[in-house]
Amino acid sequence: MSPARFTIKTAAPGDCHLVDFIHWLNKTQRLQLDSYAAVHRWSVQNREAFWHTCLDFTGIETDAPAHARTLKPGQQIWLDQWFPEHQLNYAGNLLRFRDDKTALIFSDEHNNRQSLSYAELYQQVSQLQRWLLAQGVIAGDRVAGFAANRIETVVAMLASASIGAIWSSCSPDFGVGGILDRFTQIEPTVLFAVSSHCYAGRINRHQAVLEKLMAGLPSLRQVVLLPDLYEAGADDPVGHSDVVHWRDALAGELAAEMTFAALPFAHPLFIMYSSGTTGVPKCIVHSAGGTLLQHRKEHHLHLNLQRDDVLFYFTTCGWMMWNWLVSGLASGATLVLYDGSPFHPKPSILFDLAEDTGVTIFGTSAKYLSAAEKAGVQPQQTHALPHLHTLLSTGSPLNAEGFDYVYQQVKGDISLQSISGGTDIISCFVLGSPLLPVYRGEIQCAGLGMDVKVYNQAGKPVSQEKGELVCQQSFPSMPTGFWQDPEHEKYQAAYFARFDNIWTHGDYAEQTAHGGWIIYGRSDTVLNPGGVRIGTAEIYRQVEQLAQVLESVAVGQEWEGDVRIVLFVRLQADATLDDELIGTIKLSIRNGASPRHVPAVIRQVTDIPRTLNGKIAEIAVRETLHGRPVNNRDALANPDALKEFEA
Ligand SMILES: CC(=O)CC(=O)O
Repeated sequence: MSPARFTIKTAAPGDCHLVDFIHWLNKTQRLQLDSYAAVHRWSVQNREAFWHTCLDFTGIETDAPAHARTLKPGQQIWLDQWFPEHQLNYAGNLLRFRDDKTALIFSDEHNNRQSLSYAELYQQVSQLQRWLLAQGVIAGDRVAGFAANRIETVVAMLASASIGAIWSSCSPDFGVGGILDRFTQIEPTVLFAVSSHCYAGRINRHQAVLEKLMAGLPSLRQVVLLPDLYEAGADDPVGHSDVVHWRDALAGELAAEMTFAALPFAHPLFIMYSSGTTGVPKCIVHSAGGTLLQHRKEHHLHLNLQRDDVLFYFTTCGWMMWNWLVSGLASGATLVLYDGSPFHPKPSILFDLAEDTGVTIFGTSAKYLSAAEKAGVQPQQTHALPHLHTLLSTGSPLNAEGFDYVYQQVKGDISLQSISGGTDIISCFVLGSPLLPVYRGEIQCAGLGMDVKVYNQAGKPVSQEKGELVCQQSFPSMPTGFWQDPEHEKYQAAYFARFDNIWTHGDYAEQTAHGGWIIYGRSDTVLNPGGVRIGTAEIYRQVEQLAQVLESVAVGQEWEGDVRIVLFVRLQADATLDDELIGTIKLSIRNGASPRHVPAVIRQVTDIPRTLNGKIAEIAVRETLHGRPVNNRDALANPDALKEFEA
């Protein structure tokens, strides 16, 4: 077992934005902050001063009258208005750098490599902006992407944002039903689309999907087809007069200087979607100012992102980590985009890419790390990653053994930042800090300005005790609302139903003795056998240590007036769930967690249902097990996997 506390490379003096920020605060605000805990405390107790200084310190360009207010409080925290008199443009802030440094590198399973400098990126955005304006796109229009994680998608999003149009994207692995569930609600006028896409060596052609999208979205005026990477010459599948090719949309003359629409801080920038596993996905609207400020805070102060960093995040553009990644342009860093399976054509493909492109910050999911470990990926021995200094993990809780894997098999002297928040806030509640040590299994800290606590069942803040993760005060990247929810009814029901005027995030969590954080799973899937509350991640942590188990899902089944834990496991190809393995699983849960955690029933399945963003669909399994309908199968990447659970 690894030590509880890892030694990490800390930023050299003068090289750490957070240290500079603290010095600057101490000087300008006459403070004596001397630790992360102190600056966090100050930031939530003085949140107007904090967010204002954060806006200035991170170099966000805005227009505002002298003495403009930072916060106009509302009756309820979701009605608070941040920076009500400030105007800005998200794209303008991301395109501050216009030099020859590489802005974007793209790669895929075939090692198709493309790159764009900051100057070229600015040019392409400018050309596409002119085309969008020529189509009559105006601020507030919705522009959608059925798009891969490619350079063109970033250009399309920035060009839309430069006008004030609202960007919303789904990745090409979403089924037609799932995409229409999302896009019919927001009525886009322009769609950027890929006509083919490659995943795990398979090329999927999307003509039929595109036909259905065009038929199902009468609001569309134009569809722009991205260049076809996989079947050259076959990129005109639809044959409609309102379908144009990327190259034609980009053919306009270059303007000397692009104009960025100056828009209110709260102007909508992105529409994101809830997973949709409990009904039609909710359309979550995020503001330009809130997103930008929160991402600048996380990148600049928490991640210490520098201009010479090469930032990679393994994501599709249907997940909020894509939006988070792209905001890294505001730091002038090089961003690496990858589209495809993380294990094809070989399990080490992502680390090959990291080695080739000199990645300094490698972002991924806990699920990827666990699968990479099982697949025998050991970059420490096989790859030269001299520049890699940080690894980020999110998507589900990274357990203590995941920390061991990173420090033992990936790189021994990096900063491992487990981060957590989500689509709802397009950012993090808890994440990393360059000033704090990394404790095995723990997220380092709560974000600056984020008044995060754990509440017990009675709604009282607790420490070193499991409970609901909440945020007691508003912050700029709260959604401005849900689309078509003018009275905020759905919005309130989603986050404010549990505790009055307090954001309840739906995570079952604990604040540790070190001031760190552990997430035990989603609170709506907490298991409750005999009245004892157990987070599903507590069980996964034990089970997934076993070499035979690839992944698992645990649910609570109503049984004889109580609840019993039922565990489903997906095993390695050469393993079967015999009595011996059942015994081993039970023993490891009993020893590693407690007798209370031991499942009453363990079953083998061949597949486990996942949401489109790759998260295990625990609620869908639970509902199926009880013979109740699963509301929205289109929200699942592999709905057929539920059949086995019906049986
Ligand atoms: C930052 C996150 O929390 C991302 C996610 O898990 O959706």
